[in-house]
Amino acid sequence: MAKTESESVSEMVITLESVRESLIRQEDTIVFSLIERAKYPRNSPLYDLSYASIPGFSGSLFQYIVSHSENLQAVNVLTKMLNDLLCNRLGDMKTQKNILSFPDNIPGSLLPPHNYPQVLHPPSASININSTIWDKYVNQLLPVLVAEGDDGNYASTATSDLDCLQALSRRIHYGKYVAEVKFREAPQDYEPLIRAKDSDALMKLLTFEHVEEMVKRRVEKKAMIFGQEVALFSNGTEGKCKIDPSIVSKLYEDWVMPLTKVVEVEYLLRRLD
Ligand SMILES: C=C(O[C@@H]1C=C(C(=O)O)C=C[C@H]1O)C(=O)O
Repeated sequence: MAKTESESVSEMVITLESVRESLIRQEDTIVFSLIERAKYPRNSPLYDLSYASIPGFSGSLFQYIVSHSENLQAVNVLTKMLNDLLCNRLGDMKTQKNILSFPDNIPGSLLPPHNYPQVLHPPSASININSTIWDKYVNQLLPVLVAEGDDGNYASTATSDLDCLQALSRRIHYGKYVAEVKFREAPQDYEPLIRAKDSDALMKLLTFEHVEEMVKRRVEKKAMIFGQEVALFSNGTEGKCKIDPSIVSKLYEDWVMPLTKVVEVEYLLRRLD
């Protein structure tokens, strides 16, 4: 017999383990996107507010390209959703997860709202720290990740930057799911701290240092393995790494994990609203 909507919703179980598995899988995307970005030099004019003067737009060339690419992707996402609807395949969380990560400039959906399984607490929808991610990416990560220089390849560089930013943003905002499962596993521990609005205590409660240590070591190893030059015949480059693996581990230590936890705390503070 076919399941009713509410039956399938109540069967949707997310666990800390499944959420952590997703974070591990997302590491691959992040590491690969960083390796791709490192093919190009810094190309600073791209981020320079005074470099491009685009009629009707105030911002850098990168901001301009990003806002336009995301609008284009939004159209692609809508087309995909429409196809899914026509094939009656909507209803799992996949489509929701594929929605863009930098939604500030995206036009509203053209489709009527679909009855998705509700995993997150609705007030969390407003949590968005993309401007912080953007700033740290351009001003802190790029200077250490890529070589100084300008090869004029601005469009490819911007596309690559956008891939990195979307992957990082998705991972960091995934903190909402992490927080939700942690809350569901121990509401008795979280509720008093949420009511007291005690951000520091919440941060302490949701932090697992041994997990963070493993994350750092794993992403460093992935950067080393994924970034290795592979040659069929010995030519002196095999084994050479396209990016410094320690930069990836530092990136995670200094801001990917701290920002994920900021999202977790922000989410929990709204969890009883
Ligand atoms: C994501 C989690 O919450 C925290 C954040 C982590 C991260 O960003 O990777 C790792 C461990 C925790 O301190 C988790 O517990 O898995």
